[in-house]
Amino acid sequence: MLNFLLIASLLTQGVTDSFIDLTQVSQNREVKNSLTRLSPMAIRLRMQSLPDWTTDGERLFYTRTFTDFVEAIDFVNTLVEPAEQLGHHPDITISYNRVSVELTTHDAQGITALDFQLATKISQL
Ligand SMILES: C[C@H](O)[C@H](O)[C@H]1CNC2=NC(N)=NC(=O)C2=N1
Repeated sequence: MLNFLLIASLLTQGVTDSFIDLTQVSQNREVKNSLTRLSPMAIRLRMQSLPDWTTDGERLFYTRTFTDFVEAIDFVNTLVEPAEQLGHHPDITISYNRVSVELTTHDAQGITALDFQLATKISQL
């Protein structure tokens, strides 16, 4: 009886471990997918959900104009939270009351799902 319980617990542990591994694998795959360059077709399709953004195929572009420099800087400060949350950071140009945001995934040398995730969040700010 004791042997049976011992074998049963080892088998259960083995099964549990493999489930944990599978979870890890799918999470790793999710992270990897978010860092995989998107095809031109995928980018074109996704751009339909970002009407206030444009793209040259390598970067996503967004510009917003404010009343003055102070408002422009206030907006730039609101970019910090979504960027830090995603671990993904925009290139930002400030020209008096105009803020230009560019997104690309430097690690993938192109546009990935992460760029679209952050662009969507920025459009909602
Ligand atoms: C280690 C760190 O997560 C990486 O360097 C992140 C940081 N923020 C980033 N931001 C952008 N836009 N592209 C990246 O490849 C990138 N990589």
